[in-house]
Amino acid sequence: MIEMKDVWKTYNNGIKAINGIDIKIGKSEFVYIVGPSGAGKSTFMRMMYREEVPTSGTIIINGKDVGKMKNKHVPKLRREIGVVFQDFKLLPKLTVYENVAFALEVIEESKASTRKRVMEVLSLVNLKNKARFLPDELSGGEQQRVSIARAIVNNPSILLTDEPTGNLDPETAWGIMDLLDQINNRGTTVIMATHNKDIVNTFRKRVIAIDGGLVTRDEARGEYGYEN
Ligand SMILES: Nc1ncnc2c1ncn2[C@@H]1O[C@H](COP(=O)(O)OP(=O)(O)OP(=O)(O)O)[C@@H](O)[C@H]1O
Repeated sequence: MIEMKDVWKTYNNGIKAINGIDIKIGKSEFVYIVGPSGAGKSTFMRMMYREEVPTSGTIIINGKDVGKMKNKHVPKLRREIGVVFQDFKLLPKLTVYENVAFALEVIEESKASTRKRVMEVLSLVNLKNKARFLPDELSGGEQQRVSIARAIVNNPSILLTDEPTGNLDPETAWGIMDLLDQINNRGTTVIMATHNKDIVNTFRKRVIAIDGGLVTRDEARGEYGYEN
């Protein structure tokens, strides 16, 4: 469902971030993206949801060439791909409920069905009782759970998470990992760029290592493989 063919990315400042990547990721896989800082992991992820466009090569997501896609088709692509960041990116003046509802792209859906879906995902992330809270009234782990709820509210087939545990203490990070695992078990493909060695070495999944803009390792049940 995700395929990169000979993908290269050079930024306008001349930095060669991705230097010829070929990769396939199947439906319902869980993949860690590991590698040193500046290796190209975020660039690799950003190209999947068309935040960046490859300089050359092809990226196919669910049968569509995202590099060549017209801008008017990008919103539809983004409904198929949920994204979670290290710094949560919640809207500070909206409640937990509103943050999630805001992302729900429903066409002619009734208020009742919006409410049902939002409460469903808040219940999945175990935050139903904090629906009326503002983001700054929540702990970091809770805020990350809201951002995961927001990312999955449209039922995307792919969830991209860029360092989702980067700002969290180790115990909270395990909770987030558990949640991502649950989401994956429901059939969503999860791609997680991470520097969290303990998580990668404990919850064994496919590991794709990126270094210098190239895939240097791709193992079915791999290890983190760096000293951190
Ligand atoms: N918007 C941008 N414009 C120019 N150069 C960029 C941009 N984003 C990233 N780069 C450069 O591209 C290279 C790869 O960066 P990228 O953020 O993809 O790495 P990363 O592996 O995600 O790093 P980290 O683990 O530190 O987040 C780096 O040299 C970085 O400076």
